[in-house]
Amino acid sequence: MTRGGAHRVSPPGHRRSRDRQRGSSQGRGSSQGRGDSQGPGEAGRGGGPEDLVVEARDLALRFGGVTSLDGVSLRQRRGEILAVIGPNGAGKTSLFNCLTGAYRPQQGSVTFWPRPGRQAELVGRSPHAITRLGVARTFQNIRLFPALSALENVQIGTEVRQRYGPLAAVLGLPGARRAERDGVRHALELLELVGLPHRAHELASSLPYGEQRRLEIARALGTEPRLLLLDEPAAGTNPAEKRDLAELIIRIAGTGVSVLLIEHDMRLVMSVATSVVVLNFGRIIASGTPVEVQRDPAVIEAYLGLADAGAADPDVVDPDVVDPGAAGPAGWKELR
Ligand SMILES: Nc1ncnc2c1ncn2[C@@H]1O[C@H](COP(=O)(O)OP(=O)(O)OP(=O)(O)O)[C@@H](O)[C@H]1O
Repeated sequence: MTRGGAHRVSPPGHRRSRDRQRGSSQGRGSSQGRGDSQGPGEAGRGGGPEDLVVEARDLALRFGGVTSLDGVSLRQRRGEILAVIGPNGAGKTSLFNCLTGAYRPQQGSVTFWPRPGRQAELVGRSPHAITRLGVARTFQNIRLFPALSALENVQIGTEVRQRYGPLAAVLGLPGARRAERDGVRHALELLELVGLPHRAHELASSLPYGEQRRLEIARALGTEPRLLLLDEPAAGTNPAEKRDLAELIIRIAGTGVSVLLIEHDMRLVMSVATSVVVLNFGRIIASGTPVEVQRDPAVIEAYLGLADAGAADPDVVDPDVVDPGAAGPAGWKELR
């Protein structure tokens, strides 16, 4: 466990995927240049050096006198589930907004490796361009098209990858028809992945809240991301929905998609995260495995406002929630 996010951490032992056994390394400098180029990770499966998929360096974001991010650096590897936690106003959503082009930080850079041999600087790109590169997100407040079916909502995501133009679609050219059929098939597969195949033709607005959250994830996955950002995906869901969500996040990461997760539900975070970074007042105050972070006095004091770990809410720092030595997903089991 180190302060300021400047160390390398190991993932908990319950991560079975080889990709996720490599852990995360937060806040270290990088020799990578900016802009697009053929990167050194050509041979690496994650694209970047050490299988990295994304690296943010020294991000600073200010709104007038308010500092949202103050020198934030983090690194994430392929297939890793990295949780960003911290109190309200700590800067978590600001970080997501910088990574996805919604905000442009005044300082710092974000390198993304969409695939082996390609790297791109994300700062300065539009949200749409970043989505096309392979970064998708969901939002704190659900943003579905309520009057469209679940299937149509996911198809909107898959359209990011379709190559035919509007004219080809209007004229019903064979290539466009084939692409549309493929899009529908892919959207149905994603509904299956998130456990909603039976809802395909129902209006998004008619789905229970927890299912709407999973539908949002399916739509984001429709863009075929390598990096998926989930902003409080468990907000407003019940315990059963949280368990389904935890299982889904682990399944998504198992497909090689890296998941960056903002979540206030610590039981969920501690159960699924490979590693955790803790933000407070726009700075990373700690990073490490879930076990390391939940025992860190600075985190307990800053984030939980508690004097010592022993007095903490068992839902938040229960050492039994995550068993780093277990062969299976022990933390996940604890949720049941
Ligand atoms: N567009 C904006 N204009 C002005 N201030 C902003 C803006 N976006 C964020 N902030 C400020 O930046 C700080 C960090 O906000 P942010 O939403 O990133 O925190 P957060 O950790 O996501 O909080 P929460 O857990 O409540 O969602 C807050 O002080 C917030 O008021």
